[in-house]
Amino acid sequence: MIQELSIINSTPKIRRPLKQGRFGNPLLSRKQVERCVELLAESISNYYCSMANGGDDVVFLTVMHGGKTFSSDLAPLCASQPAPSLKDPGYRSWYASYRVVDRYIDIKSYDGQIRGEPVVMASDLTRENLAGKRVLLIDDICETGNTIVETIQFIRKLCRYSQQDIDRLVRTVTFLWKPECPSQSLRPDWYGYRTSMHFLSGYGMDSKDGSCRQLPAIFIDDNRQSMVKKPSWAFRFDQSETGSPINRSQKPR
Ligand SMILES: O=P(O)(O)OC[C@H]1O[C@H](OP(=O)(O)OP(=O)(O)O)[C@H](O)[C@@H]1O
Ligand code: HPA
Repeated sequence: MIQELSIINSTPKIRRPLKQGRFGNPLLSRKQVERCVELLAESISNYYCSMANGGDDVVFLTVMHGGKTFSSDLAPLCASQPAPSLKDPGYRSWYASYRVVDRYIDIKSYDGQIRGEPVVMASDLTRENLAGKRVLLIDDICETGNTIVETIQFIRKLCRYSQQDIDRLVRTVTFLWKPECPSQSLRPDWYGYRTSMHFLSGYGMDSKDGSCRQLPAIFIDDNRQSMVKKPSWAFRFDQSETGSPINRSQKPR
């Protein structure tokens, strides 16, 4: 206890500002990231609260290592979301009407900026802990979508799911989405921001030299001017529960 206090007291108060150029140009501040995660959490929670079997577990499946930072911000907010509206007389039954269960899958698709085939390195998923449960796949960024598609394939094989099972049970959220990627195979159900085709780092995303993953904000790694398109916070493409949630084969508009 005393030791803890002494650690707190000795924490230096000086905060060095992030210098432009050192990590690339700043793209999204910590404040923007935090606000966006809050909005995503609200939308995701509303969605799972509105499910007919709202009391079920929802497996928050983090795609490691990139998705770790976003997931650890998102999951506690989702688990503690209040009702969609506190004026709603039924809000007590909506509150925490689903339970978040943490699982992970470690998939590697990139070596620095060189794109390769996604390979599953490790996972704590088993048929027993996954079959029949709703799954929210969480990752930092969707570029080609191959990582997410590979994860979905992994789930499909493990649980012997049909496409209808996948459509019913699996949803995806990435903090960033690059809709302009020419070889894109998927768009996430939810995303925080759309970005253009620049290599980004920070907030879980690895940089060329592997030094920026832990940064709390997002940077452009290639030092060129980039743009963040008008934010589409907490956007879902299709709210229907039974219909196909994602048009996985089509390129986004
Ligand atoms: O949509 P895609 O084109 O598949 O790209 C997105 C994936 O690429 C990165 O992972 P990476 O393979 O670099 O591994 P990491 O998560 O360990 O950084 C990122 O974290 C996503 O998982
Ligand atoms: O822009 C990116 N940055 C880091 N990792 C990535 N994986 C796909 N795109 C990116």
